[in-house]
Amino acid sequence: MNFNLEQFASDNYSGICPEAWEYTLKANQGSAPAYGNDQWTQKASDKFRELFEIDCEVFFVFNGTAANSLSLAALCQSYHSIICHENSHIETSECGAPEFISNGSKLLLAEGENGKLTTESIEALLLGKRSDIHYPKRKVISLTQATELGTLYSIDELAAIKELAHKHDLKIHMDGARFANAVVAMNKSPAEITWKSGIDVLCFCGSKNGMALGEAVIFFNKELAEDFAYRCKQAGQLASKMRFISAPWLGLLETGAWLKNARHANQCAEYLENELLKIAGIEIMFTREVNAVYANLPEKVVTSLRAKNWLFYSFLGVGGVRLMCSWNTTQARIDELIQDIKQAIV
Ligand SMILES: Cc1ncc(COP(=O)(O)O)c(C=O)c1O
Ligand SMILES: C[C@H](O)[C@H](N)C(=O)O
Repeated sequence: MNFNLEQFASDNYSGICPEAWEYTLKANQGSAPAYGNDQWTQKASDKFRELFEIDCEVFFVFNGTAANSLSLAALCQSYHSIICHENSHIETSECGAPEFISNGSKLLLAEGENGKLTTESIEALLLGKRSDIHYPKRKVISLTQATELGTLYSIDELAAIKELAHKHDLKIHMDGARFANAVVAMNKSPAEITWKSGIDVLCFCGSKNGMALGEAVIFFNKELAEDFAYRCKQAGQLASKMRFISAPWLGLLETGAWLKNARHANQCAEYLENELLKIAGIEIMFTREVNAVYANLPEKVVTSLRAKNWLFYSFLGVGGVRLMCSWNTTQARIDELIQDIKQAIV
């Protein structure tokens, strides 16, 4: 199998984009203070504060599971519960890390079409479960933007969830694994779809936006960030050579590549979706709004594609296959996939 060929399994498969690589090389000049005391980490943190138009607290960890788990643990105690969607990554794909890192906070799973929480599904968990001392007190709403199913919460939907959270004294965590894709698709400012919409903490993913690794945990409610650095250190998430996480982040932000990469991935997914829609017998499962296309492919097509070494996920619990585009997806590679699908479906 030629692993140099682009695949549609995940944006985690893609390499490092030029801008992230350029800034990594820039940072690799001589020595620098360790554990985040370097200039690159300061500059990147300041750049996030400029980008989000607020004096937020910024931390860098190695991956998204750590970002989600540690930030959720900062928002609640072990005797609290976290309302999330049943398809959320923190439920389906983090091996119990959120529950483990928080020493037992309970995930309460809500339904919702297109992978999105609704005020109704949240209230069902707020009012439909015991509210006395015998059940973990609801404390956090966790939502993913863009969602695991490639959909988006609108500004109005975020506002409704914000109102409900404030009514019930709940904090809001945002899993921003594909936050850049959401910003581009919504054409809203990062501030508008985070703290101005009531988000207390954002886990902003770099690894799906052109970096090798590295997530930014951004606390808009600074009080919740108290001692978070200790939590990171204790969890083995304090990078000694943090400049090699923060410098590529600075590269994405300073050059605008974070938007360029997300825009390209979204546009590729739009093209892929349009090409799939021309093929009889293929159903697009969810409204495509960012860089993922979920398609119901006939089993013979799936078998044929896998035999041709196409890689894609079909384990996300919603049926069908997920076709994920990335910063380096090419139209030519999409056309190759479409051609193989057309050959298999006849
Ligand atoms: C929605 C979502 N959240 C979080 C993550 C973080 O996962 P990881 O720990 O693999 O970086 C991912 C992974 O790709 C994801 O798709
Ligand atoms: C689902 C899988 O765990 C990974 N987060 C991805 O989106 O590829």
